[in-house]
Amino acid sequence: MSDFPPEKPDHELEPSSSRSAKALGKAVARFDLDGHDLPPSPAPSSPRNGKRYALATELVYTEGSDQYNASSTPIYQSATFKQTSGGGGGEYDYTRSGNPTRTHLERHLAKIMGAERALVVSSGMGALDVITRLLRPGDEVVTGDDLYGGTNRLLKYLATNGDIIVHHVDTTKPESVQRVLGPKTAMVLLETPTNPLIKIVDIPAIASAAHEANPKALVAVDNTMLSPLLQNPLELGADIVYESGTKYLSGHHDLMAGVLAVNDSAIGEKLYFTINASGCGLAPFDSWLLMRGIKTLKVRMEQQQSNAQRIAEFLEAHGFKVRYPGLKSHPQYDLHNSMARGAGAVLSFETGSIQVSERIVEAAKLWAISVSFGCVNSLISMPCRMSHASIDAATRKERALPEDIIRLCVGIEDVDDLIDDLSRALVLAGAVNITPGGFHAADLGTPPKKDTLSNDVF
Ligand SMILES: N[C@@H](CCSC[C@H](N)C(=O)O)C(=O)O
Repeated sequence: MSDFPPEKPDHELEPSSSRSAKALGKAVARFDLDGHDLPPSPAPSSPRNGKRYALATELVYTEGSDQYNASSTPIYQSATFKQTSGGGGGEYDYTRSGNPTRTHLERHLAKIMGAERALVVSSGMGALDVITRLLRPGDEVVTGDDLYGGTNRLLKYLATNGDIIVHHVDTTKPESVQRVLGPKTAMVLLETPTNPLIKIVDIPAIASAAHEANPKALVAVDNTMLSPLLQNPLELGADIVYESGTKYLSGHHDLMAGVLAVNDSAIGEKLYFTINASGCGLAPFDSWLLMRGIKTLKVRMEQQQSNAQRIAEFLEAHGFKVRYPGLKSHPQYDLHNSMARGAGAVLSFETGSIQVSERIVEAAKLWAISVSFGCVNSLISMPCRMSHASIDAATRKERALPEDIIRLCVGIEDVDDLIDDLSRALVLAGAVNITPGGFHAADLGTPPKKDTLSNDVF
């Protein structure tokens, strides 16, 4: 994995806001236990001397801490910060506006995302909400016909209540996107891979078409499925990248968080304005937890990805229709690899029967029936019943979202245990025919028909 964002001097990674990280990593006033002044501690000198390390190193390497040089930047669990003058003006005044633990996390994220500025909020949907507040009545948004249910729900709300025109098109086809782009296009919202059909979207092609149609259009990419370890949408032409920090970045399903990153400081200021004005900035404890999770992103993701590859190959070898960009049979394998450094650990497959899919999900033991992904433990779900249930049945049908689709979010367990458990569930559910040589996906009488496929990509 080569792959780190282009080199940037440290000072360029610093957030541009006045609520920036200046308080961290610079000389800090100190007091002894009786409150007497001590000489200020020196600013930690940077041992990197302009060197950019590999991402595995940058994930764990941090500069700038508190006055004690704590290895883990502390949780500043304080709502307010005392000021030294009646006029205020201190680096921090109120945690809604800024908090040192949050700033430390944001600087770290900006560094690993190759962004000028990163911001953190209370959930992935909170991040998308902040982005969509850049829209004005009458603006047009272009997005996919396969996308996370929560994203669809927020866009539907804005279309119904905010006078925003939303075009859902097949974003795997740049020509379909091209047809709806125009001078009123204010935003293009993309997922790649899409959730849950794992279709790949050509970020550079769509970003350049969007910017050509309207140079002010903003291209925002949800990078949750791959994380900065595997894909950098800002390098591929996106203006904004957002992620659910609840997933791979944190990795343990013990917090909710949303991350935004940009290279244009004016956009960063607008996003920060909304975060401060609406009060959705990430709390200090959650900022600390997310920071801790990020340090193990590479080891977790690599194990999850290699397990996912084995499981995808296992299912495909037994006759299931598997959607995973690590499989050569994925029709957009090359496109995916032109943008990403790995296939991630989310895959989906179909059985041909809703009832059989339900039985598989319920028979699995190691695989928890749960929404979300990116956690160290493996999850199984039927998106139409869970993560995408907020998309009404008629719309799901119109968009050819197979009701029997099962989504697997692969964890770090022993892969043979995961395969054994899945095999047992497939057999118990009657999803396979047992033969002397093993088993093969049963013909359940409803093979995917051409007109029920999401598009001709699959
Ligand atoms: N009840 C929730 C479901 C959240 S799904 C979380 C996620 N991003 C995923 O794809 O699993 C809701 O309706 O929002």
